[in-house]
Order: sequence, then structure tokens, then C-alpha cells
Amino acid sequence: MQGIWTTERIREAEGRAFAVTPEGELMRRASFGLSVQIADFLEDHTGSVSGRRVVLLVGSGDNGGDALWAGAFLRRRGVAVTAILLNPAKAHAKGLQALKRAGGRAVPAADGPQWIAKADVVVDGIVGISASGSLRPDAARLVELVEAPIVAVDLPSGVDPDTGAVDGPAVQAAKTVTFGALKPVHALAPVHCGEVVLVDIGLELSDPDLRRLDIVDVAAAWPVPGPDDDKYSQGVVGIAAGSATYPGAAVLAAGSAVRATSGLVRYAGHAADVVRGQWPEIIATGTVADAGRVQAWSVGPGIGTGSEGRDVLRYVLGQGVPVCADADATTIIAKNPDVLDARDPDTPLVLTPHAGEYERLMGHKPGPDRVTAAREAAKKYDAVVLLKGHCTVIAAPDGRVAINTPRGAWLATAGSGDVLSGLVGALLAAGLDPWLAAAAAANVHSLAGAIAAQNAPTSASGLVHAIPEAIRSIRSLTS
Ligand SMILES: NC(=O)C1=CN([C@@H]2O[C@H](COP(=O)(O)OP(=O)(O)OC[C@H]3O[C@@H](n4cnc5c(N)ncnc54)[C@H](O)[C@@H]3O)[C@@H](O)[C@H]2O)[C@@H](O)CC1
Ligand SMILES: Nc1ncnc2c1ncn2[C@@H]1O[C@H](COP(=O)(O)OP(=O)(O)O)[C@@H](O)[C@H]1O
Ligand SMILES: [K+]
Repeated sequence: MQGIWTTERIREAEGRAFAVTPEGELMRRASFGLSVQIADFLEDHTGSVSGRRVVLLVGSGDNGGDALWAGAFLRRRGVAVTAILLNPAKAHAKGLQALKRAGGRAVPAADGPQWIAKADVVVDGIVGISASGSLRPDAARLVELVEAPIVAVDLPSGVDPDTGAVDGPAVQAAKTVTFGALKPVHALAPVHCGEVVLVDIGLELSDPDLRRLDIVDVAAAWPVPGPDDDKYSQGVVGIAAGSATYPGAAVLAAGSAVRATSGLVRYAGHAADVVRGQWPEIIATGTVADAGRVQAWSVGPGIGTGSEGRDVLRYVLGQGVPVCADADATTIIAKNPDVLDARDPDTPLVLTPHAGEYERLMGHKPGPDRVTAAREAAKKYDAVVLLKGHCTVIAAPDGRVAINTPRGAWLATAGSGDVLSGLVGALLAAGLDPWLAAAAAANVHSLAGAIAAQNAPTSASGLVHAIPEAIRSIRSLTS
């Protein structure tokens, strides 16, 4: 798993590292690594390093200091470097001196536009982990003029380091070079960060605040049959979804479970005939009470929010097995919290709200801090909460949080959530820890989206069919 640390934790670690390293050493490591990454970027995008023009946007703190020192290193490789100082009186003095000594130029912001126009690459050293709010107007005016690709120092300026939120002008980088450890912005604002490269500067950090699953974790967690397995032993999932009028949700959620694991999938609901027709391997019945034994239920898509849906939800919550409650099930819970009385508190529950369902569950919107929002809901409902969106946040009641950074936005298609609920249910039935089940499901869901899309719009049915390919590619990269 990749660890991600808040800026508060990074600062604490930097404080410890400062105490045991010579003055300036951490910045030297950071800026040297940065210069190597900028040179690589120049090579990749222009075919050469020497003779290219790099413009540094330099703010008033150490982030600007990193940019200035990196500029000095790049001078040694024959790069023409111009620093635009947003606040000349506060520019990092030693970095500025080093750049000038190496033959670099420093100009005030007023002279910036002409240099920006000629740049091959622009380096964003405006603000780093001490950032607050979006870009200030003087910086925003310069950033607006940039047409060359931007390499961001530590993080793209204007994006909140701890939440990834953007509420005004912000840098959109092609590449972000960060130091010591990943920060939340790198997982939560992929569009602004571009490619993220981590440079080791020797920070020592314990338990991360957030995590991101590696494909190794997903491959290790994904259930595959062993020699002693049969169709029951791998965990049977029950899908309670869809209706006679809207059978599509049932077909998608049940099909997703079929494609995700090898065991048995049961379906219960009014769309039994349609589901059977689409997926002959499913055992389909009309009601949850007739469904037979399952090791987990995935309930909600298309069941409606009336009394029948309520009864279905109450029934599955009372079965003593893990439940993934999605779509209409989250709305029912929001409107009738007493349905949760049917749940044995020891049985895992996964809730999968999008922003609108979150608002119903919590009485307020998730807001810009989606990690805190998911954590609060996980506490309130004593459940794993998978908060949907471009980035998906998965919070457990014990405080663990995983982020799924998407592979494009292909999942923004009708019925895509139904597919996810089938995946989560299948993994719960296989006995995965519910937080890991939700995080692994989100990971494979987004990979299936990218595979199904192949750079052109796809559909939820396309996602279902791409699930095996997604799992195959994850397993093949690790075995
Ligand atoms: N502390 C360390 O050990 C290391 C820090 N490093 C660098 O130092 C950075 C942190 O430096 P600092 O703490 O000096 O602060 P920053 O450089 O992040 O910010 C400097 C100042 O920018 C101003 N500012 C805040 N928000 C702004 C906004 N939205 N628009 C424009 N200006 C804004 C504030 O006055 C702030 O104090 C890291 O991001 C990293 O790049 C690296 O050199 C590695 C070592
Ligand atoms: N812009 C986006 N980028 C990436 N993923 C997205 C985006 N919009 C939605 N998604 C994902 O697509 C799925 C949509 O689920 P949901 O809102 O329940 O849709 P539906 O009800 O149509 O099935 C979620 O997994 C969500 O995280
Ligand atoms: K920056």
C-alpha cells in the first residue's frame, strides 16, 4: 500500500530530520532531485536539455527556494534559466544567490510575460505545503499566460495540500515532483498534479494518514479458487436489486458479481426472469426470503424507496452477514434510520453514497474536505463509507481511509454505480475485510472503466464485460 501523509505530519517529520541533518541538506536533496526530474521532462518533451529555456515562478517560501536551487543545477546542464520573483524581497536568498552565481537570471513579475512566452517548461515554485487558498491574483495572472507544460514543485499551487480542493485559479501541472512522502493532494487532485514523482529526502514517517492500494494489494486480496474450492466455499453473494420496471440495475449488479468471482451468485427480486436470461449461471428467485444461504448481500440499486424496498433492506440487514447498501438502500437508511436496528452491530456494513446520497445520510453536503466527510459518515453509521466522485474515498469506522485515484473519468456513465455494488458484494462474500473489499472493488471498477473505454465513451455493460480483463491485468503484473 502507498502511504499518504497530511502536511502536519510532514512538517513534524521535517522537524525531526532538520535536527539531525546539516543546514540546507534537505533542500539540497529536494532541489537536486527536482532538477533531475525537470531535465528528464525536457528530454522527453523537447528531445534535449542543453539550450532549452526554463522559467521558474518563484513564491516567497521554501517552495520557491527549491525551484531556485533546481534552476542553479539546471544551469550546469546548459539550460537557460529565468526566475520570475513574485515577491523579490522575500525570495529565498541562498537559492537566488546560487541561481545568479550559476548564470541564471532573476526578473520581477512585471517582466514575467515576455519570458513565459519563450519557455519550453515552466516550473511552479509559487507555494508548497504552507499554501492556503487558491492562487493570489499576481500569481494567477502569470499562470494564465503559460502555454508551455508546467512542472510543479511539491504540489500544484492553488490546490489545497490536505484536501485537494480547488476553489479558484490553480496550476494545472503536467508533472509534480514531491519530496519525502505523498501528500493528500497527490491522490485527491490527479488532474492538477499530472504525473507524480516522489523524491526521497530521507524523512522518517510512521503510520500513514491515508492509503492507496497498489495493484499488488489488489492482486493479493482478489479471491481466486484453490484446488479444494467448490462453488459454495468461495462465498456466495446475494444481489437484491432492480424491479420489474427497471431490471437494468439488477442485470448490471448481478453480472458484475458473476464476472468478479468464480463461486455462486444468487439474485432475489422482481427482475429474476431478466437476470436469468442475461446470466444463466445465476440462481434467481423472486424474494430475498427464498434466496437461500449467502455469505453477503449487495442491496439497493433500483429497489425503490417505498415500503417494499424497506422490507427487503430490513431483511438482509437481519441475516447476520455483511451487507453492501447502495443507491436506494442509502436513501431508505437516510429516511428511516430505524431499519438499521435490524442489523447485528457486529456484521459489517458498507455504504456507497454519491454526494447527493451523502447529503441525505448526513444532512449536509460532503464539502471540499471529502476525507473528513467520509470519516464522519463512517463513524456515524459504524460502517465503511465509500464516497463516490472523481476520486473515491473509502473510510472505515476505525479511521482508516483509502483513496482510489481514477484512471480518467470513464466511470461517469449511467449504471456504473450498480456495477460497483456487485463488485463490493462479491468481495464481502469472499470474506475480505470490508474496508479492503470496498477499496479493491473501487480499484478494479476504475481499471475496468479504462479498459472498456480504450479512450472512447463506454457504458456500464461495457464495464461489466471488462472486469475479467481488469483482474487479469492486475494479476499478470504481479505473478
Ligand atoms: N521544510 C523542509 O524540510 C523542506 C521543504 N521543502 C519545500 O518547502 C516547501 C514549504 O515551504 P514553506 O513552508 O516555506 O512555505 P511555502 O513555500 O509553501 O509557502 C510560502 C508562503 O507562500 C505564501 N502563500 C500561501 N498561500 C499562498 C497562495 N495561495 N498563493 C500565493 N502565496 C501563498 C505564504 O505567505 C506562505 O508562507 C515545501 O512545499 C517544499 O517545496 C523542500 O525543500 C524539502 C525540505
Ligand atoms: N467524473 C468522474 N470521474 C471518475 N469516476 C466517476 C466520475 N463520476 C462518477 N464516477 C464514478 O462512477 C460511479 C457512479 O456511481 P453512481 O453515482 O451510483 O451512478 P449510477 O447511479 O448511474 O450507477 C461511482 O463509482 C463514481 O465514483
Ligand atoms: K508549487
